[in-house]
Amino acid sequence: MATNKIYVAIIGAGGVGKCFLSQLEALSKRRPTPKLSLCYISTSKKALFNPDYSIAVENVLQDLAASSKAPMSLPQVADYLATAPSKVILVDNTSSQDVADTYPLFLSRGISIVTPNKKAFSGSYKLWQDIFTAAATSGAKVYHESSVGAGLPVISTLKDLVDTGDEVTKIEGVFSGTMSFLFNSFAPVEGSGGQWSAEVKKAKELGYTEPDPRDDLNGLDVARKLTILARLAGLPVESPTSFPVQSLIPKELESVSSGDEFLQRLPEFDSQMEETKAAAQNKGKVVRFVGSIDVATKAVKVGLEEFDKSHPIAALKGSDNIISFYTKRYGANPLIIQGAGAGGEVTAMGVTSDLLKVLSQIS
Ligand SMILES: NC(=O)C1=CN([C@@H]2O[C@H](COP(=O)(O)OP(=O)(O)OC[C@H]3O[C@@H](n4cnc5c(N)ncnc54)[C@H](OP(=O)(O)O)[C@@H]3O)[C@@H](O)[C@H]2O)C=CC1
Ligand SMILES: N[C@@H](CC=O)C(=O)O
Ligand code: NA
Repeated sequence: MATNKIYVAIIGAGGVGKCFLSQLEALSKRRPTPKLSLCYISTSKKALFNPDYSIAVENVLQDLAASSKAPMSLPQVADYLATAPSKVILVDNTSSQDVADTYPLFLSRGISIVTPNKKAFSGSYKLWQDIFTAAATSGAKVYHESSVGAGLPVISTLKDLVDTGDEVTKIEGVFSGTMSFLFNSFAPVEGSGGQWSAEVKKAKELGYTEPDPRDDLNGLDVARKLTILARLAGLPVESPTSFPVQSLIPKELESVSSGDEFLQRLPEFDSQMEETKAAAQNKGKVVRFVGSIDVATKAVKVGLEEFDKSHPIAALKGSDNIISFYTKRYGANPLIIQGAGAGGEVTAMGVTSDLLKVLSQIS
């Protein structure tokens, strides 16, 4: 029997979460059936929920800011959602490891999940297995397209390649919107480019970075994405630190305690990145931050490489990602996906489209 109401619970209302909320509101107007009913929303400090599982989406951000309710603990959220009068989709718009670690509990209680959060799928291999075992057992769905390449169809494409029996041999490219933006503006193909530390601040202001930009600059964000893709391609990569990852954090700032202090002191070390840029320039090349997975040799790596100015990776613009899938069927000419790899709207688009996929399966 068709379900005429689906509950939506949201954890996280930052850059991506706010864009997701406005896309959800527009979606509910475009597609009145099944009725999407918001039943829980929280940040790390505040929450909105009611005994009747009903929250108005209009003005929800103002209502959340004015709320006197603290967030429930994650097991309490699971209890509350598992006893909702209809099926529930949980949207995790945080970058929280604690929320990610609770996915097996949510899924085992029949709560489907859509998320741009990389932490669950790039944490320990056991967490990865627990998530998909819990989903297979309960029938709840889990989608995370925006965990790689924001809304670009990277995960769905890789799954399609694998599910239709193609053999993926190599995946390579630019996997970070922040790193793409930084190198495209700091070391452009034409002109001299900006100051490294100033571009890092801009990337944060534009909403491209992780909540703490050091998680981008230390290479871990790209390592997380490659861990996810490698696992989907069939390699049981243990963790994002189990292969070589180059960090762009100056040694002297490695022990700085806060992201704010890090950003304040970064200009002191601009000369280090200038040297890296000049070394490439002297060879007529540009430097870019890339990653690759060689499936046959199981080699995964993340770091800086120099490219000829005519190379498609050198010519990227803005926060664009470019991801090339080499497969048996595609032969020498890879399947290539390119476009914005960060930003609230394009990331929320991936989350909203995942929500639609779950809806089509559970309603
Ligand atoms: N920005 C982008 O371009 C992209 C982002 N992503 C992913 O999307 C996710 C969100 O990113 P973004 O919106 O930029 O991040 P923000 O820092 O802007 O927002 C994070 C939100 O999550 C909330 N939050 C954090 N921890 C918890 C917690 N334990 N419980 C409840 N709420 C919590 C924060 O609340 P509070 O403010 O109270 O701390 C805030 O509302 C991340 O996982 C990121 O990796 C993926 C692709 C692209
Ligand atoms: N900080 C990330 C956001 C998307 O995953 C990036 O810059 O790519
Ligand atoms: Na994606």
